[in-house]
Amino acid sequence: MRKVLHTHLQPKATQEYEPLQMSEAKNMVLNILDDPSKFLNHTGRELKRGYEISKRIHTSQLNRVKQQMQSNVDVGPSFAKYALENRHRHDLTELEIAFLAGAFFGGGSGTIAAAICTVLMAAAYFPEEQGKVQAELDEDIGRHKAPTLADQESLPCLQALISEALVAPDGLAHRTTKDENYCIPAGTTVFISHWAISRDPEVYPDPDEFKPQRWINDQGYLRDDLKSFVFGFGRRVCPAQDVANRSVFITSLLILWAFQLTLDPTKPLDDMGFLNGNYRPCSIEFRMRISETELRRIMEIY
Ligand code: HEM
Repeated sequence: MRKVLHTHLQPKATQEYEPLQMSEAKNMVLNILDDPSKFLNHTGRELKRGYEISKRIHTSQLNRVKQQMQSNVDVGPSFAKYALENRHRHDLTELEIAFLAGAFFGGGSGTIAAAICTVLMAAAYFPEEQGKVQAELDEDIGRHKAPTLADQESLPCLQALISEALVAPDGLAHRTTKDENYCIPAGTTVFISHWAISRDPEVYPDPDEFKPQRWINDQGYLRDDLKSFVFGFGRRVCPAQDVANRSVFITSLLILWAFQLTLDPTKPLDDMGFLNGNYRPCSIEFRMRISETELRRIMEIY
């Protein structure tokens, strides 16, 4: 199998790219995060540059996997390896594989990091709501063992806090491929405003108030008639919403179980920061709810 693979691993599209050092790739990404407008502006020249940067990052990372495979290094479970091994079955070029694998990073790193930070910012900004989550944690889990994803159903307050905290700006633009509902002709670019939907007072009363309780019914369970649109909807809904939800939940869960979060009042707060491309919108102090020795002991056997 590997021998056959080696003959496939001579792509024209990727030969020109040496594996990027991690530090170099990291600097490129940090550079974009520091000033997202560099990446987001829409002139053809800038888009081309953005494409070239992405191509270089993704292709060099794919080349790293290829080199490891060629040297018989065990790369472990790897989407890139799977895609390389099965590229003919799926009719994929190497460049397509590079961008597909890169989409996991592009789609998954910034979004999930921003979502987690937003939840933590909301918990710090609304100490009463943070207190409800921690009271629920103390009652259901206690402080002598760490919670896991299996506890998700018994922790509606945290899920409610997350659903209330996560808001999306406008979704991605879509284009109709055929006439829709007799009034939207094929080829129309349609913008659906997640923001406007999440501000509909008939569905979300007092939409500008932070009210996690709106997601919980009278019996104390999460409502199943109220939906969040943060992942979009329809055919192009975020394909990773389950993994993203779990990542945000488990990370917020462990942090709020172990730490008391407070906003540093000496630092500026920009609560719309993530929507405006400010990736450092506030500064949070973490105080331990459990002694460090106990926390280390618990996490060692987690
Ligand atoms: C909290 C985290 C995330 C949020 C809020 C989020 C949100 C979204 C939204 C709003 C869309 C556009 C849906 C539409 O067009 O209507 C989308 C699409 C997409 N997301 Fe996510 N996402 C998250 C995490 C991820 C992760 C972890 C991955 C990959 C590992 C990912 C991969 C994608 C991809 C590939 C698409 C394009 C789907 C398509 O066009 O068919 N996302 N996401």
